[in-house]
Amino acid sequence: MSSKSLYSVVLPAAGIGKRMLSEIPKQYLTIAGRTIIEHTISVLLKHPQIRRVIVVLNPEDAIFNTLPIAQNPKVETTIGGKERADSVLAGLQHLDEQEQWGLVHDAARPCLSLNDISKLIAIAEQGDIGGILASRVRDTMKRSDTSNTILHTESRENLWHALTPQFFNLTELKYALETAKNDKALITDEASAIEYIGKPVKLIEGQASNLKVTQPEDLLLAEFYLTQNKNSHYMEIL
Ligand SMILES: Nc1ccn([C@@H]2O[C@H](COP(=O)(O)OP(=O)(O)OP(=O)(O)O)[C@@H](O)[C@H]2O)c(=O)n1
Ligand SMILES: C[C@](O)(CO)[C@H](O)COP(=O)(O)O
Repeated sequence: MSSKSLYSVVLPAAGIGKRMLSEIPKQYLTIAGRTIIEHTISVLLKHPQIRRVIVVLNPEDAIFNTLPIAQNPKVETTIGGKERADSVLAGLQHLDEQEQWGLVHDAARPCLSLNDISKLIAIAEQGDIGGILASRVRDTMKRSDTSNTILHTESRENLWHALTPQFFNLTELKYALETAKNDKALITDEASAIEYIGKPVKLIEGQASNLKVTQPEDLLLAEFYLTQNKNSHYMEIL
């Protein structure tokens, strides 16, 4: 891989956002004048090493194609599945066989910075192993029993939050996701599939502001990050 390589991004966007408790899927809620998914796709397309975004839609999605960004020639769509991992697999199946490496990023993470995309691609390009953006756990961590009583305090040393984008060899990622699916293993991100087949994954420290909009209170925080500083990379995507 050269430093000028171009990559495709698979963007799982087929979820319904149950935890957001909104009438429409959370990726279509508006923050600072644009839907969450438009913010997300805009920042990805601003990166010089990203050549296209494959948006993976729910079979019942009637909104995406009404958005102006759906007309962008670098945006393509396909249909996802029941679990996030099924949607990612559908997106990977849409890519050309010749593409060796690629990114997967949640539609629900609009506050991604261009710098973090560069950091991820650069570090993962240095070796043959894939990598993910991640942020270090900051709080004191407790392990509880099922009635929420503390069992003990976990060490936070070497404990991370997994973020996206995640950057992998696409043949390996497809194999890992299919293997885990056949074995009915619980897979919540691409790294967990690669871990499942026993391969290493690099953690690349990214900004904690790259939050996944999951619950109603996340909307205000995402708005803050997207609008906080007129000179920052966040404003470029508005
Ligand atoms: N079957 C699914 C489930 C999720 N996703 C996508 O995966 C990303 C991360 O998932 P999550 O935040 O869990 O989204 P939802 O599944 O929509 O949320 P919830 O779990 O609250 O229903 C989102 O962009 C979501 O649209 C997907 O493409 N296909
Ligand atoms: C992929 C992911 O965003 C990494 O943090 C996450 O695992 C997917 O969503 P969920 O909240 O774990 O269902």
